Amino acid sequence: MIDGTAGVSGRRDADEALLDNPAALAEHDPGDMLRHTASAGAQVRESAALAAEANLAVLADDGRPRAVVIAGIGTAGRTGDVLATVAGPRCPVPIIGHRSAGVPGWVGAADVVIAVSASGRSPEALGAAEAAHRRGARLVAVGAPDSQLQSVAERARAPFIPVPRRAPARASLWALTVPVLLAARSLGLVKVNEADLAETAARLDADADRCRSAAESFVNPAKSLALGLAGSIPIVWGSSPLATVAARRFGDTLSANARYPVVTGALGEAGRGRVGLLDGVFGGLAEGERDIFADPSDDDDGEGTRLRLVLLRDGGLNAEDDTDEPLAVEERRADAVQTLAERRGVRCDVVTAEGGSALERLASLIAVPDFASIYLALAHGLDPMAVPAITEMKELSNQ
Ligand SMILES: O=P(O)(O)OC[C@H]1O[C@@H](O)[C@@H](O)[C@@H](O)[C@@H]1O
Repeated sequence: MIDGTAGVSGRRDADEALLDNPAALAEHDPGDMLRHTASAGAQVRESAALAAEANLAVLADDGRPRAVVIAGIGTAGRTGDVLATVAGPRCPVPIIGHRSAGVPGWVGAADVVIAVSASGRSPEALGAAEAAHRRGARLVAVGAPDSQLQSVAERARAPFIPVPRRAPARASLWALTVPVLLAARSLGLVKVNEADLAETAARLDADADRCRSAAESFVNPAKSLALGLAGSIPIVWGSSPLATVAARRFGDTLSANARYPVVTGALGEAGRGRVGLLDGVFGGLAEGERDIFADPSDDDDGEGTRLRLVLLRDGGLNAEDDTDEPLAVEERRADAVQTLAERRGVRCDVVTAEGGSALERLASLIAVPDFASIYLALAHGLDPMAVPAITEMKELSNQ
């Protein structure tokens, strides 16, 4: 173990054996991130029940809004991306994520603002809720009970969904997402039904079981994904808009939990630009020099750093109409990038979506990578929960 300059302990080389030692895993995970992550299915059920108690029906009183703004930062902000992809390209109303304090200048009485904050105190969500109230926009707030956000919502007489706090916010993605979806359902913008929620929760439970710490690497998809990524620069591309939301989420968790630099995005866009990374110094050029018989652990000077591609494939449900790219195009592109990686010797992991609804498919692309980011942190001896750099950044910038 070595100490970084800020006193953070860890090891540069991943300790593979540690992943198959449940006692050591628990010891390196004092905040219980594995358990929080395994609660994803329970979060869906709990948040659905809490949202049912809030009076979301009032949102529909003034009819369909002109636009919906999802205001929040970090994981809270990601809920807006989830809503946009679940609503799909035929959603009649624009869904806009807003990640800085306040609301866009055009927001007014015709619009709905959903302010989201796990702690209920991010300046971004609070600023947005206050601005929405001032401008007469309909407001919904989602966040910790008895928080500043709840006070703002009460002052505005706006529905508030109290989501119990699980530190850190990134372990609450599902708890925060479900109320956002149900608020949008009250507005007639998404068709998420009770069966979709139940099946999504069941899928998250089943994936948590496959990824549990007692399941060894060779049968545990999250541990094997983590070990494949160890020591690499991950590139995570999504084959469809839905898969791209999952790719960006993996970027969040790989950075925050495992402290890995990561490139994420949509394969469609990457194919016109970033796919060139596969030819570069960390891609084909590094692989060309690789001695296939060498022990990978000899690479301790960082010179052998290589890309590792993670392809999240949707295989989709999209209706064949002019609002969506045809599924066949997405599939051909995903096959093509796998061939490209293979030709250059760049290793590639593929996670394929499963499930009948958009929400369940998204869950199936998020669950295993969420666990993988934690196992990767643990293999490096890093506490996946505590991120001193985020705290230090907040202190230095006085936020
Ligand atoms: O959801 P809230 O509490 O507003 O936090 C929003 C974001 O704040 C940042 O400082 C980090 O902690 C993120 O992990 C978090 O998602």
